[in-house]
Amino acid sequence: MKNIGGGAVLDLAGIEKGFGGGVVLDGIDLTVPQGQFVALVGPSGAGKSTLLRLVNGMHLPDRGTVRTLGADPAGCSRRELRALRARVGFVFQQFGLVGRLSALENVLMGALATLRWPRYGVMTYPRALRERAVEQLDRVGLADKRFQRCDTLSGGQQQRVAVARTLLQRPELILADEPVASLDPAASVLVLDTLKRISAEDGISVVCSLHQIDLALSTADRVVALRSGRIVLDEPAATLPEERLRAVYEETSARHD
Ligand SMILES: Nc1ncnc2c1ncn2[C@@H]1O[C@H](COP(=O)(O)OP(=O)(O)OP(=O)(O)O)[C@@H](O)[C@H]1O
Repeated sequence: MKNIGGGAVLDLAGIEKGFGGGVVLDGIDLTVPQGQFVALVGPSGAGKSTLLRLVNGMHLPDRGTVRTLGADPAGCSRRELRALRARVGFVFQQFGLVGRLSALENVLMGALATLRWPRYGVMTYPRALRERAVEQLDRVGLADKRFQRCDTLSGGQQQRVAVARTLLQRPELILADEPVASLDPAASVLVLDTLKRISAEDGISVVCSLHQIDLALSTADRVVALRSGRIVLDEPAATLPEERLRAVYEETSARHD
């Protein structure tokens, strides 16, 4: 599968999605070019996670089309969908690591889909892969922690291990669903700075849902705000006044008062 999107890694057009009669996404048009870091913001329930899940085919739209790296998840066979997902990294709020395994082994698990049989223990992985896994840990600043069990690492370190695991996949697009929601401010900045640096170095687009307005403005190239399933703001972060972004949240809470 080649990227036939002409520079756009992601193209959503006229997307509508609901669950059990309730509308969650209501006419989403969004194009993301290669290498762009997009912060997806908006109040709880606005549809951010649903949008991210549509991108890699975890959900399918009721109406409209999704093109992810040139492929339409709705038209993919199971094999094609697996191949597409291998090109799209996903970073979750809860890290998704195996706590009793080392950082290195968790990173290596990012390559399991490409191996013919399951592996148990770092030394059962091919040497070249092990070296590449250490390189990814180095990129997130954790090479010295590679033999440490993940459940003994801090939350921020665990999330950076999860980023390294995603990088082992050599993703062309990274989706991050509230990756810093459970981290303290300093760890949040470090995780987002790491993602931003890697996005810039490798030309990987990142779409990252966030609740922290300051972090969205300081990290992203572009901020897209959702409210009630619609895009209500889509602007370069560099020129977006903080009050305009804050208003997206305030208008929602005012409507609920
Ligand atoms: N699988 C599902 N089945 C039914 N309803 C769902 C499902 N997934 C999401 N929803 C509903 O869709 C709406 C939007 O949820 P979503 O998780 O996309 O919002 P969000 O903007 O990511 O919120 P948050 O910031 O709290 O994570 C919510 O009302 C949620 O209950």
